[in-house]
Amino acid sequence: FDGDLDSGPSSLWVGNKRYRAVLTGWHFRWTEVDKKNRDKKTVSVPVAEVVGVEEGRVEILPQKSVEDTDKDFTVFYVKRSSSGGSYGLLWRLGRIQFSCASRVLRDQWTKHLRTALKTHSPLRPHRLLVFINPFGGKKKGRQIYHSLVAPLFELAGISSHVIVTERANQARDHLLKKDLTGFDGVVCVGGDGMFSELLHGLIGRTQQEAGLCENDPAAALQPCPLHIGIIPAGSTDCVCYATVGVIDPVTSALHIIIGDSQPLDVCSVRQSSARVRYSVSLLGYGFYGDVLAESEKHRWMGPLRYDYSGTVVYLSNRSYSGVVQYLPADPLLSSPRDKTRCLAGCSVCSRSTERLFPHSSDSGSLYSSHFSQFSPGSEGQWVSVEGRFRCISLTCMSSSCARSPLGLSPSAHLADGTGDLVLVWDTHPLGFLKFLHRHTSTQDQFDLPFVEVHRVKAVRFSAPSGREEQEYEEIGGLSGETDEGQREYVDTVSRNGSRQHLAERAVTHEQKTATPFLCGLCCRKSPAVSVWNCDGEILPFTDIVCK
Ligand SMILES: Nc1ncnc2c1ncn2[C@@H]1O[C@H](COP(=O)(O)OP(=O)(O)OP(=O)(O)O)[C@@H](O)[C@H]1O
Repeated sequence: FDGDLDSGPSSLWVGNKRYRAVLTGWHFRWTEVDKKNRDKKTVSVPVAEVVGVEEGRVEILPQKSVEDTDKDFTVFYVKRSSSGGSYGLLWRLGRIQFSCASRVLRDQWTKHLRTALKTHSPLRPHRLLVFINPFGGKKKGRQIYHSLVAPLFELAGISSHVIVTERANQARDHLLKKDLTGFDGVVCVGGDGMFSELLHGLIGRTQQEAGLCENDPAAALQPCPLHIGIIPAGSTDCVCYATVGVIDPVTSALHIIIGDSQPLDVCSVRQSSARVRYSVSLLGYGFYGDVLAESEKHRWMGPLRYDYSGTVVYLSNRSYSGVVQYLPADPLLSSPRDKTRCLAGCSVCSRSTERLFPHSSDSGSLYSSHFSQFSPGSEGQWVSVEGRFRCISLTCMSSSCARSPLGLSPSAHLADGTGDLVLVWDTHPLGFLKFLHRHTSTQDQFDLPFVEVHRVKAVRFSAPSGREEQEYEEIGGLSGETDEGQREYVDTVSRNGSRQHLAERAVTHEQKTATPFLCGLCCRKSPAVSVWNCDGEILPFTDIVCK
């Protein structure tokens, strides 16, 4: 097998070890052979995961170095690393330097590998528009991109146009207004807030080009032709964590390079007269809204601001009244308690796509069909609940992050057209602390008597009328529950199937006489309403409809 590459495997050397290398349609394999021509270890790399092929002896990270020799070539590929307990989710740049018997053979190898790459990886991007938020997370966005990501893009032959943002919403406005011709995708170097900017920009731009008004609730939105790549450089990076499984710029860059993609459910959030917003990770009211509002005052603290604000808001011991209505998803397909974990290639998501969008072959028609599901008359039975909540959250993905490895809803699906609605009823502060604490462990946060979780297709929320709130403000925001096991509201099922928590008012009297849990922060009057945290942005309205 020493001869011409076209006639089969050929001999290559790595140092003084001899290898038999072969390029079959989808794989590049090299097997070490001993002096008696017996096979030893084989390494097989899918062609789709070859990052680049270079003549000579080349090194890329941490710094580029090239030794331009005649008979050598270097192959860079995706190498799965199991360090850090991430079981292969962490990707590294693998590198192997081969020596050939002749320059002719070397040129054949590089030519064949490059051709195979083009043939077997048609979805790789060639030109990317990169937005760096220099102030996200620990303010290392620029450094992360230039030292870890740009060299990989260059190796993979990707040209990138880089914009370092100078203000919030610059990336969104650029995507809405500037010429995007020639770009195969956009890349966000930042956190979830930055991702949200790009998401809004791309969805808005696509509707503009299609002549649609995205604020029109009846509009069937068009799909975005460009993908969004995320290089994590924010504080929580939850969208990156939930989709890739690790927060690591090199892993994310490699996914972008090989053209990986993961569809995501996007939830539209609107108030009758206001501009539509989109959420993929957390739409939260009560605790989550209050923490965001508090943390915005302390941006200078960096990622620490969330710990600080979380503590302050927890100690202020607030709960809020409201009416939540939701449209349940089909319980036979999946459930938020079924202990599944959605990853790329998830069978529930692929089956949902087939079922929900039978005539679509791409994510394109997926989006418009999604909206047509909610046209009048096609809706199922809405369920209505009313009462006081510590928090209400809706998430279209697990929303896991380094702090909460399983996330807000561990079994939520990334792309099945549903979201998980978590209702945390008002409870004793220690009960709520237990709920919050369980997010940081593997304990089931839904296995608490004051917590409900529902897989839903749509949600409506309205804050109560002013009178009830006045009553509440006089009380000073004390919890109506004496024990986490003893709920003081009653669930009834009305004829149309909607549940109402009717005994809410009965609690009021006891609230008036209850002893405060802590003095100071928690004895302060609660505000009448909280705010909605929509993927890290405060919504300027309280009553919302989400689909
Ligand atoms: N140059 C800039 N100056 C000020 N704000 C910016 C700039 N560029 C982007 N932003 C805004 O900063 C906000 C936060 O950015 P980002 O999400 O990158 O970091 P983070 O908040 O630290 O991380 P995370 O959202 O993951 O918690 C975003 O909403 C974005 O709109």
